[in-house]
Amino acid sequence: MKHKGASIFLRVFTYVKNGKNLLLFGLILLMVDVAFNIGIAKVQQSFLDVLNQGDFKRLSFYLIVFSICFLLAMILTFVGYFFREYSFSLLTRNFQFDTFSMLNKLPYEELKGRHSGDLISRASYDVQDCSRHLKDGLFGIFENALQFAVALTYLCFINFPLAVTVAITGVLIFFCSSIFNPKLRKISSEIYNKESDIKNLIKEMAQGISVVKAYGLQSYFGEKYAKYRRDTYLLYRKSILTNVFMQQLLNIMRESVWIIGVFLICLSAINGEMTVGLVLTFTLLMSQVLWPFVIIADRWRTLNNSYGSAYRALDLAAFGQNSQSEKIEVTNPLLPPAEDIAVLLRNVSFKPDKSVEEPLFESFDLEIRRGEKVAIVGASGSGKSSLLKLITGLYRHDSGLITIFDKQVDGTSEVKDFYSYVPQHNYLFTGTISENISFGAISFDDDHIKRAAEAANADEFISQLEQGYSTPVKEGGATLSGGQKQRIAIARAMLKNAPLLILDEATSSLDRRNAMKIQRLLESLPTETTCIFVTHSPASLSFVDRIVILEKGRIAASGSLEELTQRNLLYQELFNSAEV
Ligand SMILES: Nc1ncnc2c1ncn2[C@@H]1O[C@H](COP(=O)(O)OP(=O)(O)OP(=O)(O)O)[C@@H](O)[C@H]1O
Repeated sequence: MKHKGASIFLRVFTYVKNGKNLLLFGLILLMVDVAFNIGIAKVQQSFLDVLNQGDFKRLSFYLIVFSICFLLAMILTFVGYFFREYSFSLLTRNFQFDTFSMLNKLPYEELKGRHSGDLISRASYDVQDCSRHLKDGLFGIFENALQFAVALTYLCFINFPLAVTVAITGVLIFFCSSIFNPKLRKISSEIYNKESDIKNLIKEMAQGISVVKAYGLQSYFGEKYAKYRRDTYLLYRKSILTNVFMQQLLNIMRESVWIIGVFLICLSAINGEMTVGLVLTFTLLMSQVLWPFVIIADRWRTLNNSYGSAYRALDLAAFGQNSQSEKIEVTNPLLPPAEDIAVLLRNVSFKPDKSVEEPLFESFDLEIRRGEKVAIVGASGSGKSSLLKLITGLYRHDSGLITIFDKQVDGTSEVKDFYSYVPQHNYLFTGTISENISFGAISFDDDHIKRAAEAANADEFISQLEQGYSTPVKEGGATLSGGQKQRIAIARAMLKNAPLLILDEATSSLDRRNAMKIQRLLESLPTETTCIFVTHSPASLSFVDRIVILEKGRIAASGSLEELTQRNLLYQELFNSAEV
């Protein structure tokens, strides 16, 4: 996290971007509010003094002038209010967009490393909360600081020593109120983190609901929820107590100073140094010198309360920026890959868990020719899925070189157009089946979608659905079976029709009949299509050009089905991996 203290708020203000002129005008127009408040004191003084002199003509004149000023002030106040609100709605929108795009840009492994509930709350609730508090804080502080300055100047003309005494007391009030700010900031951060833990818990429970029900985990989650809520409640109580205590302390100080001030003014009026109108004006202005300190202290407290949300939201943005700037170290600059190479990994090192000493891959080399069909086999945990994620750029390798059709996979270059990828765990998005198949494809029509579904053996079950390809898909594809989801994911890859097809256990959820159909699909792939797939099934190896056996992140053996069978390696490997 780069931003600390007040710089956090300054960073958030930069999101006002194209609304900064509006914000500036809005702030300038706050002067009208201030002038209006001060003007009221002046009006009362003039009325009382004119009343004492019994001058009816001047009274009527003042009434007309003040009415016009009042109307003008109302219009300008309205315009200023609109400018301020609108500029802040722009700030919130820009902040939300930026946070969302940061979220979108986070590398896969870092997204995976964070809890989705936490990410959601940072990108939505925290941003909203932070902007709202900043708005109240900024305008409150600006308006009241202005009011203080003008009221104090006016007061100085009436009674300088008394005005200075009141101002010094106001400053004291503000500093007394600041004593608790560090504590409030800390509580605020803790509250936001706890609220995020609660959201994570609810999300986790909803996602794993079948396990929760089957294993009777309701009480486990219930107790955990109760604990989090209890902790949060204690934090809220601490925050409320501190806030209330602060508020009361400020009120007592303000009222005491006001009473003493009024007493001193009355003394000076008794001594004949002030008119009745001036006494009234002074007491009104005295409030306007003291009140701003109370309100500024209050708004400052609001800002401190929002510190937690600002910190969390910006942390996400900064996190994304840091990740983008990290460069992959390419050790041993290499000869350019040969033209017929589809995928190349040279001297690649990768540690999926940075806190673990041992890398998963170290000085790893692999070359796959254009059009080659390669199966990756190996025991569970040997690194098969990680290897595919490195090739697709989902995992960023720590060093070495990875290329797809001569394009370097470095987390920044656009290599995704070259491959279609069916991950081990597929995800379907809310939308129709048709949309889920066509995500990622560039040009297609309904006919293309149907043909892709036919190839993936999905057309049969889709056509039997009441709404066919227009059937809505629930979150995560909840209403479809594992095998149906898998076939839709394969259809998605088929429609994209990229020169490199990457499948990670793409038939693991399918019954034998459907698995055989996918097998035939792979067998009939055009010769120019390169295919890499992870499998635990011996039956799916019959058509491949090469089998690569992985063992703890290194290639234990590589060769054709015949070669490996003759060396008795393959049988052992598949037997072992099937057993695990
Ligand atoms: N994001 C990650 N964070 C930490 N460790 C990881 C991560 N991804 C993979 N690993 C570790 O890397 C190793 C290889 O995992 P990988 O998923 O590649 O194995 P696999 O061969 O595909 O296994 P399976 O056949 O069970 O799917 C495992 O020990 C796993 O714990």
